[in-house]
Amino acid sequence: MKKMMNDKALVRHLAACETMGSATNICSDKTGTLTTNHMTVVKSCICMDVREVGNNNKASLCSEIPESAVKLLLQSIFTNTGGEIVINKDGKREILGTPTETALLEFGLSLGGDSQAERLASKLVKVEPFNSTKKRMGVILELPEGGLRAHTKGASEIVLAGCDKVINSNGEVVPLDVESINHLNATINQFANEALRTLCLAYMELENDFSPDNAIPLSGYTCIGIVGIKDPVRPGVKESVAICRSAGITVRMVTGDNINTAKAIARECGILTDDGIAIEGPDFREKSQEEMLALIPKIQVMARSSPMDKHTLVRQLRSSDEVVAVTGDGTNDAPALHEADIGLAMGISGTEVAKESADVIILDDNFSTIVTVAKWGRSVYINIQKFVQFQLTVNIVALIVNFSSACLTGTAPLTAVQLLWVNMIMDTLGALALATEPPTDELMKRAPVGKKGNFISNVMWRNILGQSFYQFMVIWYLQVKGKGMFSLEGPDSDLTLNTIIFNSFVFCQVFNEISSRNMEEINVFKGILNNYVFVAVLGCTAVFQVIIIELLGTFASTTPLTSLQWFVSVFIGFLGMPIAAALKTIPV
Ligand SMILES: Nc1ncnc2c1ncn2[C@@H]1O[C@H](COP(=O)(O)OP(=O)(O)OP(=O)(O)O)[C@@H](O)[C@H]1O
Ligand SMILES: [Ca+2]
Repeated sequence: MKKMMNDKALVRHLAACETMGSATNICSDKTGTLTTNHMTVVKSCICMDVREVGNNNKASLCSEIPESAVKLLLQSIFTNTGGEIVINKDGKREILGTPTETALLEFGLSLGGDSQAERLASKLVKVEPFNSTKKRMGVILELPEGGLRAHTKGASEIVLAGCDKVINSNGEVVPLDVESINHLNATINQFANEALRTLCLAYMELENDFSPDNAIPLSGYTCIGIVGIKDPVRPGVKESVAICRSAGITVRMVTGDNINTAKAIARECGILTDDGIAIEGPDFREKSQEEMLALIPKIQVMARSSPMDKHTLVRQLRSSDEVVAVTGDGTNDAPALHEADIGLAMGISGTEVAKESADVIILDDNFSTIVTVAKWGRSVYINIQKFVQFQLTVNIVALIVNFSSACLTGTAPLTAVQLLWVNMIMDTLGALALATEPPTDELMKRAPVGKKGNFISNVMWRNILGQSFYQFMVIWYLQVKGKGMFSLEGPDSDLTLNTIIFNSFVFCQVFNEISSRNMEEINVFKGILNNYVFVAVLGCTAVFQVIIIELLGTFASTTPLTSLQWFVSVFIGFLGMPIAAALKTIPV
């Protein structure tokens, strides 16, 4: 976990890491995870005119649009907001609030607006804050000249659908005819296709008998304009998505944003491909269970989704035996984060609710860290597999050798103390040696294990059975022919032979430990010298073995061996390595 902290991931449950290794799907939200969440208004369509908002022509925007419209626009921006403009302790102006809000406030300020004055001018009667289900927010103002006015802003298509009038280029309020609707919709799509998030701002004068206890109306508005907000893709996301793809992990985008914005960003990140489907939350919701299951494998982008849509998608994916990771930063992601096999929340931009629901917190908010977590997860999984393969081999051989010879000759060649030592090599030292292998990039080139994968794979069975067979055969051969081979005679011959058998057995394990470093590749020495723990464990095992044989005779029921006997037993162990390598060429 410490090591992962250095890699910018805080793992809240250790098991989560392993789950991430077997993930087959990542459902990512867009804003804040794939994008930087630094938003700026770059385009606007006020009074039906589309304009770029750049540093140089901001002032001109104000002069080009009618004054009445500018007034309404600034009133809307500064009163209908969830953000706040404050002067911090250094005397600098600071804009607080969600990135969408700050982008709008920034835009308002650049138009020469005065937030303080706007706020003081009219009284805020009612506020309905933004939420991801409604995708809009609204306020009601009591105007200085009397009367009530409602302002609303939110997802463009939704707010525009509630407008029946628009301010035209002369600053007059005119009914929204088909032509204007088409123009505005085309503008929304144009902005969205440029990967901009679009917001529509609208207002309406309320009847004097309107009671603030009523909900703010949803329709009857006059459209002031549409703004396009740029939220650049994070650097490195595209590469990370590509790594995921080569690792057999499907990445999907599930966002609350406009479908065209989502598609544009998804294409930029490499999430949306030609054969993938982009769907909107409301369409998805309507589908029957069967339709959903048929559709889901192809969905790469889900736009305008509500928090429940995210949740439904994750649930459906899980029910079709996928291991699903969900990433998110907002409160609206919490249900999905909770439902996922593994939830990853963003540490910097993430809300507390999102972090609470997550298993892993990505401290640097970077999508590529998610890939690192997956890599670590896979590495944990494979290291445990290596360890189990190693351990099963030792156990099988020790059991068969002792059992068969106990049945046939009445005595067991390996004594209790010797078996205890072997056990230590296997458990503690083996775990130390094999579990400390660091993750490699290779891990991300194979398919994920998923839910269906067997823990003991066929590859492992092949290695275990082949290696056990070899070890058993040589030890059996030593038992039967050993005395003749080493010309052992006299009363000590049994003890010497058993010591040779014990020594060979231990060295078989030492060399098998090296072979176990890689279950599939023949070159097991790659990077071995960088893994100090492994080398140290191996060295210590060998040194202790010498001590046990040469010095601890009475305790371990051994006797010192001659150099020839030493050589033969070490060689027998070494022979296990080419055998292991040969086994790896057998396809399974
Ligand atoms: N403060 C706001 N006021 C009004 N409308 C907003 C505000 N913030 C966002 N919106 C609108 O609501 C839409 C969806 O927002 P939502 O919170 O569901 O998604 P998100 O969390 O921002 O995106 P993602 O799910 O990709 O992270 C946005 O596309 C935007 O049009
Ligand atoms: Ca988000």
